[in-house]
Amino acid sequence: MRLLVTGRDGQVAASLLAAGQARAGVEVVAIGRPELDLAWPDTIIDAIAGAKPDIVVSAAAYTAVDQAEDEPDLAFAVNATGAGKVAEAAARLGVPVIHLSTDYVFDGTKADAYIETDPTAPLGVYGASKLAGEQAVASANPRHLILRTAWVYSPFGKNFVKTMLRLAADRDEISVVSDQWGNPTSALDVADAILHAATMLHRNKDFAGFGICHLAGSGETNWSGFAGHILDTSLKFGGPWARVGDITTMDYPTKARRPANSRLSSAKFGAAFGWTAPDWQKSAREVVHRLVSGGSNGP
Ligand SMILES: NC(=O)C1=CN([C@@H]2O[C@H](COP(=O)(O)OP(=O)(O)OC[C@H]3O[C@@H](n4cnc5c(N)ncnc54)[C@H](O)[C@@H]3O)[C@@H](O)[C@H]2O)C=CC1
Repeated sequence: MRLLVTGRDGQVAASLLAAGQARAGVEVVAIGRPELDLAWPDTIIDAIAGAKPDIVVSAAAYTAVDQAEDEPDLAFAVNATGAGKVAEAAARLGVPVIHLSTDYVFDGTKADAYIETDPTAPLGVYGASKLAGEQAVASANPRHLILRTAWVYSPFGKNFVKTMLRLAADRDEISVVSDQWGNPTSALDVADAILHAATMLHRNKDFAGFGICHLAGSGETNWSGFAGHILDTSLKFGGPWARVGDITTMDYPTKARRPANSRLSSAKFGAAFGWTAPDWQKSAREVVHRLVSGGSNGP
């Protein structure tokens, strides 16, 4: 099975490239800018056709949540029009597309974890552009699996785990918001789940479960709880540690509003594919260990 992922150095793409190397019968190839630029739709069809994939994973995106408020045209060009073109390229080759989307399609006002049929109501440009992307992907390729994930971290790229470890190296105390709840999700687990689902889609050409699925780490916490776990784990492995102080969203204003509740129920994915993410603490321990013990820091 030849799987093509968009974006080379993104967290999910880098995790898929690493996972593919360890799995027999799976070849993962990545394409990114300049050959494939989601802001330039003309580059997309040929770049994907040239790679001759069995499955396309659409992981590249405009992910700068605050900057998107100032660059709505670019965010929509990449996350909506570009994502739709990627799905169209897969459709032209007669292959499925697995597209990554986000918890930010919701406004966070629900009391429980979000399920796939809950009404969407993005709070900002990034979430709105990703929602438009879901719609573009669905209409361009009927064989689409849209995976909404959240709070992604990994040994690669930029993420919250790396930020906490960097800050702890210089400070005694770090203030972190404690009133936004979600499921920390390791991109290594997302890659494993994608390879698992892709294998099923590839083997079963009549697969009937296309559509939207939520895919996030098991268990929940808030950003402060996540930070505390990262730093306590770091200390255990000889890395930096700092005290974590709780603050509220009001104390830490950002350009784009964030949902207070980002929790996603991944039950549908579990039932469809027989795959459940490990407990978030376990997955975070593995990534923190890799980072503080000088393992792959990625690009
Ligand atoms: N990081 C997170 O916490 C979350 C991410 N997601 C979604 O998951 C997917 C993967 O996220 P990450 O791997 O964390 O993203 P990332 O920010 O680590 O990587 C994004 C990749 O997209 C590429 N890219 C940006 N603009 C591009 C363009 N015009 N043309 C081609 N490539 C372009 C970048 O070069 C980078 O390789 C994205 O679709 C994102 O929206 C969803 C929820 C949470």
